[in-house]
Amino acid sequence: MTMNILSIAGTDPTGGAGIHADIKAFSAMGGYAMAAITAVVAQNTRGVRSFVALDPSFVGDQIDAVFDDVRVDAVKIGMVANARIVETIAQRLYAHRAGNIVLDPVMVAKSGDHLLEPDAVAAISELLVPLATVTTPNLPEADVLLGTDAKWSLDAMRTSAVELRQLGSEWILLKGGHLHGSAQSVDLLHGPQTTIELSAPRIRTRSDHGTGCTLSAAIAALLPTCSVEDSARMAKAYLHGALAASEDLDVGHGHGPLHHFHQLWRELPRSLAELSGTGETTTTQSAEHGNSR
Ligand SMILES: Nc1ncnc2c1ncn2[C@@H]1O[C@H](COP(=O)(O)OP(=O)(O)O)[C@@H](O)[C@H]1O
Ligand SMILES: Cc1ncc(COP(=O)(O)O)c(N)n1
Repeated sequence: MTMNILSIAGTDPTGGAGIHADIKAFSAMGGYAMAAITAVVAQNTRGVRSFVALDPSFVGDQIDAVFDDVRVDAVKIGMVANARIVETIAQRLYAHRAGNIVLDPVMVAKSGDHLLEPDAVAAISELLVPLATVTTPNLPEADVLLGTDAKWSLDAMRTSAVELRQLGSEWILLKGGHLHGSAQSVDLLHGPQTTIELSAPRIRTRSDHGTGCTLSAAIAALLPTCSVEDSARMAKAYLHGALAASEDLDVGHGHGPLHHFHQLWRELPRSLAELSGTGETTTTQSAEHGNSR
């Protein structure tokens, strides 16, 4: 049976972050992707120009439209924009008895631009974190949620992960991507009686737009069929491959997107040739249009 995964998040017209990254990650993990939009964002790989938060009742209508018709196996929450949207999401997810909720408490984009109104932090902490199976803050978001100004280190991350879990999420995945000095990019998964270090070699690339979105979305897609530990491990391995292959894409001049389908595209010429009975071909979209500039 296929799993139906819902993203509740904002948009990125260049396709690297928000619902676009989520839909790609859900699909790459073998899930059926769905999305309810919270905010329409004018952004590209260089930064955020502006955003329009949708009317909270309309966000609620989208969520109801999905749950009233489709079995939802997991939910990923990303950019929520403001406190009223947070209240609506929490109320609707509670009413629909949603499970397997992954909360990425998106606050600031890679470019440094704000994606969340300040009054929404308390609402996220009080209303969404306690509903979450896994909450996935990066280090700046962890500081905001805890009201701290920690000097980041692996030791400080261990302490923060424990404190973050006290806010009510069943598991915390504290992401260490912002610990730039270290050779490994280490995330800490902290849950009932367990803390696991998820470590991967740090990749030198600017094409890291949407890493957090992709990781949390991949976890959500895996959660209905795997343990939290296995979901996090597999999602991290997938993210690492997508980040390593990101420079195969040629998208924008700032923080480029990840290559969500790097494995599939490698197989694509052969699969298409087999499907059409035309023999081996190299005329896939990537080969034809890949580096045309
Ligand atoms: N340069 C990198 N090399 C390898 N993994 C990275 C790198 N940057 C981030 N990651 C990983 O990407 C995921 C997202 O991390 P992070 O950048 O901290 O979050 P966010 O995108 O929310 O700011 C984490 O698993 C982190 O370890
Ligand atoms: C709609 C939306 N959601 C999330 C992010 C964060 O992604 P990143 O930190 O990689 O910029 C973003 N830029 N836009």
